[in-house]
Amino acid sequence: MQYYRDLMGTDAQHEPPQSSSSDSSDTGAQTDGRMVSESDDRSRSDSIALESRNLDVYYGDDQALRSIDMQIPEGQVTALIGPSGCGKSTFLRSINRMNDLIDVARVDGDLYFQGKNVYDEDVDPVALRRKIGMVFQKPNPFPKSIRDNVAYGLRVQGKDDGDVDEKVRTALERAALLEEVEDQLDSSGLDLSGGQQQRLCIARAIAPDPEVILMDEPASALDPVATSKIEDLIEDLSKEYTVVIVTHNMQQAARISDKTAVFLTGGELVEFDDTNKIFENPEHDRVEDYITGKFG
Ligand SMILES: Nc1ncnc2c1ncn2[C@@H]1O[C@H](COP(=O)(O)OP(=O)(O)OP(=O)(O)O)[C@@H](O)[C@H]1O
Repeated sequence: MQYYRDLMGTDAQHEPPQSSSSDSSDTGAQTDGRMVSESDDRSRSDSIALESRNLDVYYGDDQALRSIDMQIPEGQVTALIGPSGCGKSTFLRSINRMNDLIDVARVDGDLYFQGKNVYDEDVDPVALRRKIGMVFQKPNPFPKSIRDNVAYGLRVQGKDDGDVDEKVRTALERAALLEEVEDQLDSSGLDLSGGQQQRLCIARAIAPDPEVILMDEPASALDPVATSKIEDLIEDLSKEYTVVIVTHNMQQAARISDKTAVFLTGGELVEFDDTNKIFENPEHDRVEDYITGKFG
């Protein structure tokens, strides 16, 4: 328990994460627009959003991930932690096939989203990324107005029919930004602070209403106040979306996630469990050494 208290810090504004429920009925998770057909005999529990099986990723001859088996629950926050170069971002990118965009990357094994292997030949990666959105480390708004930044997310996903303005406002509200920018929707997104820019990017990612949001160190470029807002937002978003977040910040993982996956050097997933179990009483000595700062 001591690691957990240490990690939460004395200024923590968040309650410790609770153990996850296996009942999806109280997660608020979305179940419409599933990629899996009724007849798919691989259909599995509604409470699992994503599942990797025996997933290996290579860059050329170098293996970055080794036989990763993980079940990511729906409507919760799952944190991926581990030392630099252990494969966290590679795993995140393999979920929505962003690794397809890297010439030397090769993926073996299976990754199921709602029971369908996203690496099957009949899966369209662009359609997949409509359902599994992504937010990057560095806020990357376009040099466009705040309104157009969010509307772009709709347009690119073919969801700019109907009331775009209403959808833009809803996305900004969900991203906890509307109040701060509602009088300046036509100003450039680049004029916002770093933290606001990141929330704008989150609004852009959620505007098309994905089911999963992947976040690659979304707060690492932000100051503590902006970080705290993003952390609060992630907790809110998990009421509607499945969130998978890479973070170097173990306090952050302890504060905001329900589940934590610990990757260690060599691209191995060493432990995956409820966050409080990982930080209070990990099964593996190597995980304990890592989270207590003995290495990494
Ligand atoms: N585009 C790429 N081309 C070649 N090798 C890559 C590429 N991206 C990552 N790698 C290699 O794959 C391994 C895992 O990298 P990855 O970025 O997934 O780790 P990480 O745990 O996210 O690291 P960090 O915490 O430093 O961001 C590293 O050895 C890295 O050098």
